Amino acid sequence: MSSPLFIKICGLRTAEDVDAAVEAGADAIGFVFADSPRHVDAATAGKLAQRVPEHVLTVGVFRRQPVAQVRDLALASGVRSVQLHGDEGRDYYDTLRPQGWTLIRATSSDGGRTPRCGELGEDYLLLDAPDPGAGLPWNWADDRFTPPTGHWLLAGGLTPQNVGRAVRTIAPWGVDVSSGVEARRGVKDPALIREFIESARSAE
Ligand SMILES: O=C(O)c1ccccc1NCC(=O)[C@H](O)[C@H](O)COP(=O)(O)O
Repeated sequence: MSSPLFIKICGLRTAEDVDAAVEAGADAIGFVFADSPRHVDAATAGKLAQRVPEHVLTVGVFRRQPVAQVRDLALASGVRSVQLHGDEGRDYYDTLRPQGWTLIRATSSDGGRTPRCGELGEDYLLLDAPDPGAGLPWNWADDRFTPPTGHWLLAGGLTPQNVGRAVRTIAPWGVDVSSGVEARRGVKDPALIREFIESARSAE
């Protein structure tokens, strides 16, 4: 039997949104520490993370930030996972690994060569559009795209309307969404969070 779909809701900034994601059955929630309209500081993320039960993974999201800054922000906020959107190399992952965080490597896919999960020492691979958090899909439905095996998440332009098709078509291990559950850029809509999770689960 295959494992249940892993669902991550990213870019949360308020207690209401965190509670909506947790109550609707999210497996992970993301706090963006990168330059973004969804940016939160470590103190805010730390307070929000305290609302999250143990079984839900709290993820700090970074892009092209020095490894010392990643370590400091992750430690200060208490997240249990680090998601890296830059072109960090294996040494970067090796530096973070001893902290015990679940390491997520986010990279874009052009529908051609598929990156392999674990290639750089990451725990999970996230295949995203080239501009993360922009709500734009990529051509994951292209015949040339061979989904990776293992713990990999599909991201990029997912919505409550298209996530079911994505899950049925390429059977990712997990899905990740940000823009598709927002009322406007950077502002989440709890009703859309619930709708996304319901649609994804009903496609499993
Ligand atoms: O959300 C951002 O603004 C962001 C900025 C810089 C690096 C990563 C960012 N988000 C990462 C995510 O995990 C998003 O959920 C993922 O890229 C999917 O985004 P979307 O297409 O908006 O659903």
